[in-house]
Amino acid sequence: MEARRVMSKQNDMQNVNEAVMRGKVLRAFAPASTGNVSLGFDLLGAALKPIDGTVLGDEVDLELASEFSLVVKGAFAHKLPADHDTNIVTRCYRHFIKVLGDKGIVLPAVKMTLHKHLPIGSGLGSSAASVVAALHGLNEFYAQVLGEVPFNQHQLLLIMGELEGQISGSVHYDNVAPCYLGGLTLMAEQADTLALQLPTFKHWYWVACYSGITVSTAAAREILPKQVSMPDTLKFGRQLAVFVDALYRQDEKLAVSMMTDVIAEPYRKSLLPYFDESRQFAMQNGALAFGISGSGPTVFAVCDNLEQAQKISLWLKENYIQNDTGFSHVCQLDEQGAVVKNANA
Ligand SMILES: Nc1ncnc2c1ncn2[C@@H]1O[C@H](COP(=O)(O)OP(=O)(O)O)[C@@H](O)[C@H]1O
Ligand SMILES: N[C@@H](CCOP(=O)(O)O)C(=O)O
Repeated sequence: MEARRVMSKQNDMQNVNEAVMRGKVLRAFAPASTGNVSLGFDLLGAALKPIDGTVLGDEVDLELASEFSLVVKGAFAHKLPADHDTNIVTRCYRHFIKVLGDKGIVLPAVKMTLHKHLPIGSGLGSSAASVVAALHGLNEFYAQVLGEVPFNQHQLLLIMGELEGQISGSVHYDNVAPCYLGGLTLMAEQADTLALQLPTFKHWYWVACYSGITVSTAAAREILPKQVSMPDTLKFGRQLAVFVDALYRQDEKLAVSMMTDVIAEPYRKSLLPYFDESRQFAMQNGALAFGISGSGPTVFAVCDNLEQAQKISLWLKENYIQNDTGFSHVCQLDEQGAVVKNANA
């Protein structure tokens, strides 16, 4: 009897909040991210933000509706399957509602609008950005209906990894974690700690150039050997450990000397026309490091000088880009990660 009274009080509260929420549109933004950062395959990732203010990430709008629907807009909307049931945003919604439904929490439906700004299969964490924007948006939207967030940060990140894994072929957090939390993140993958935020070099510029071709993450994972040699294993472990130590001590020279890829780049670079020439130009023109962003085709160059970063970005625009969907941006790390705002304002 008492429990029923509490439940009905909750329902009354939910009805009041739903009424308040009607007509309100919440917009969630999730930034582009670069996975691996050369030396941390599947374990290290960073969120990126162009310094010129270009929106490099996906946005999801949410508003109350009588039934669920998804609208897809934006520069890369036409590259996604026409059937919205297969869109990862729909899968996020259904999963989110089901987990809460299993706990007896029944929520009103939403209309979601995905603004697909990130190219698919680009190495910029495109599916991760949709997953993070959708799930962070749902969590914050329903917080306004329920009076508290349905999932805490750790629980939500677990769900994000699971959903991203459905698309890329295996669960890896190096896109969803930085995209959600911001900055440079290292995966711990422990029951109570999934990801750790690392110190960074604030004066670094990250040039990110997308060539315009598509590389499927699942396919780029398939071509990797299933075994790693003992020397490469030792080098991988040494590089990652020393890099993290160098970040904490702000030893830039040592950190940079660890930024090479023994796991993926030797195999994946064959998928990327003009990769070697691009690396050569970048390194001869002041880049501290150069590598494949995620599974490619985007490449990144790290510079400690804006002029050099701009020069490398321009050269990549003219020489690495293959078609008119390509782009190149000088970025810094996006320290904020996913954010929501009132889209009515
Ligand atoms: N909202 C979405 N954003 C990106 N990809 C999506 C989305 N919904 C479904 N997909 C599908 O997921 C796959 C993403 O491919 P993947 O190579 O993992 O891209 P990325 O590395 O850019 O995340 C594609 O087959 C794409 O059609
Ligand atoms: N660690 C993953 C990262 C994939 O990133 P994406 O942006 O290409 O999806 C990998 O290297 O496979």
